[in-house]
Amino acid sequence: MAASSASFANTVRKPLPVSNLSSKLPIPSAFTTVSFRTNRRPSHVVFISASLDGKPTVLVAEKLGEAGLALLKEFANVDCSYNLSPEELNTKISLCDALIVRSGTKVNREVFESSGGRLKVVGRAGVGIDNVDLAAATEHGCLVVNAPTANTVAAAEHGIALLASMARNIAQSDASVKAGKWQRNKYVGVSLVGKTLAVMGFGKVGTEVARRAKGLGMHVIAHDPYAPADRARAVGVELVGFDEALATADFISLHMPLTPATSKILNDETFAKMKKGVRIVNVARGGVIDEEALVRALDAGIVAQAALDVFMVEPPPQDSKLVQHERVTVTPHLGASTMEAQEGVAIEIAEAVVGALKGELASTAVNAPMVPAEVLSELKPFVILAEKLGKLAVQLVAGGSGVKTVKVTYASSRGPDDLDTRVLRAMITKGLVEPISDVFVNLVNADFTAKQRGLRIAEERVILDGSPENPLEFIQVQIANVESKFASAISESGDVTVEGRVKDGVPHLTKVGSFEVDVSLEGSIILCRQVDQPGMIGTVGSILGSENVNVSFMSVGRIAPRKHAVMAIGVDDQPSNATLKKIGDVPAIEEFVFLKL
Ligand SMILES: NC(=O)C1=CN([C@@H]2O[C@H](COP(=O)(O)OP(=O)(O)OC[C@H]3O[C@@H](n4cnc5c(N)ncnc54)[C@H](O)[C@@H]3O)[C@@H](O)[C@H]2O)C=CC1
Ligand SMILES: O=C(O)C(=O)COP(=O)(O)O
Repeated sequence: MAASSASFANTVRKPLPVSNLSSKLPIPSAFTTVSFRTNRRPSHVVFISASLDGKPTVLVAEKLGEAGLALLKEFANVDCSYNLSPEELNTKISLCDALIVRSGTKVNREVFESSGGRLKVVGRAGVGIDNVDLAAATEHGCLVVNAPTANTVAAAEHGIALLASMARNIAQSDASVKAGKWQRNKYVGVSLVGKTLAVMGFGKVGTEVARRAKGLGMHVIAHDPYAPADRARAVGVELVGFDEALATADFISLHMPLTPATSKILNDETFAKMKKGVRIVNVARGGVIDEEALVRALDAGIVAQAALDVFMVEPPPQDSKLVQHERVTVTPHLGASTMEAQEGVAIEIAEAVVGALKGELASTAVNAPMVPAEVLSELKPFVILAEKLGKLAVQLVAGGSGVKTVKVTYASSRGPDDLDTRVLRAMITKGLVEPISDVFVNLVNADFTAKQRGLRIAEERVILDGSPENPLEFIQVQIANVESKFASAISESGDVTVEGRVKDGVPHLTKVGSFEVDVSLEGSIILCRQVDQPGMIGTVGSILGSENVNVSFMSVGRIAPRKHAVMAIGVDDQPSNATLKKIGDVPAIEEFVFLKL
């Protein structure tokens, strides 16, 4: 990434009266800050821009509960277009800021490419996100959010319903009676009590299935390499290895997501490890079972019965041997389909999508750091600070080897585990990259973008004594191996350095190079290095005043009385080049730079 100086041309540089000014400026041993401030708070970071009437457009591509639609309509133009063909979706998507789907819509790379950069949020009204190309979403800076909790119980209840109806041949005997038959001997079932159920995937749904199965008197074991043992213990479930689960289970219920690792996890080889006569329930995803292998296992008598809500291809072909199999019970992906779950999912996804459109950081993000809502709210002013420090630092770069190596220091009295810096790093990347490129950076694609551009961000934590109430004392951003258009921004380490703090909820710039300043990060900033002498604030203030440029904040940090000082001036409006020239012409001013925030 080559640093561009062209976009920030309003710079005057006069020689410093010391040699090697970029690295030899002493750290101010004594400094004074003089500051005037207004009470304006920084404006909120808005994630999305909207369409002509000022409202964003949300395309709802699959049926969504009324309560969710009502929430969406309060904030956005809502286009409910169900059953779109892939071509129709690709055409429509360029006019949409957000897309809401369930499991029936493939949100593939083409959708993101067709959106022309406008699509910023995909909301999956449910849990499984295997129908969304997350890599493509991330590369396009599109946030993917899901509704991870509202259908948990519905899916678990459907699993239990399938388990019981399979064991007692409910679907088959129902069809038989309706066909005029009365086959009491044919449909003798098996009991659940005392049987071993292996729950494969002990997450939200798996846990609820386990609880209910225990209530039915089953012995429940679970396999999940990532599940905490104490959660299993709390439910009274033993966590076992994959092979042990297969070998000991009378019933197997699948509750893991479809991922490359779980794809066709039940196959010829793994069916061969199962107890003869095992019964299988799948309310997870069709792709976790090799369907042809399941037909073979059914025919070979390894699998006595299967009950399936999900299929590799949905809907499955009508002549599917699996669907038509006498010992297989099927439902058309109904796990989440209860009135209660659909209402809950609709509200959960509408809130997540509206929040994301408003620029709030999402706590149900799937392809961005998932940070709990309370942590996000606490970090909010630091998120703004982080972006602005990145923006300031990159604007101070004049050349050198380009912005490649950035060091970020977080000073906090909290322990390393108590401070999640992923959001801050993402926003610093946004601040660094956006002013010098046409890339839109957000929490979603920040790390991807940094990597693509060869930008290495090293993070360091400084643990301070003191109260951990405040998440952070300061954030420092340093860019290595570059020259600066404002020589005083180069600190002792030889890096362009800016540092900031949050004061009363407002982000402030508190250090430039080795000079301590104090200016709230709003509007724009003029930094001047000057010979410290009386009247400088007045001189510059009156130049700006005579040009009707409103000053919001001024502060002076100096090395020692009557030596060099750096004056930071917050301005509401961008001064004209002529005004900036007048400032540069003040004899005591040695260099200055105008920085946009
Ligand atoms: N049929 C339907 O309508 C519904 C289906 N689902 C499906 O159920 C799945 C589970 O949903 P939740 O429980 O809410 O998700 P979850 O994320 O809470 O649980 C998934 C669990 O699977 C585990 N897991 C991952 N890889 C595994 C592996 N190789 N072996 C064993 N366990 C593994 C994870 O550690 C996690 O604990 C979803 O991914 C979705 O595909 C969910 C809701 C409704
Ligand atoms: O939430 C899930 O993962 C589901 O499978 C539910 O899918 P649906 O929203 O009913 O198409």
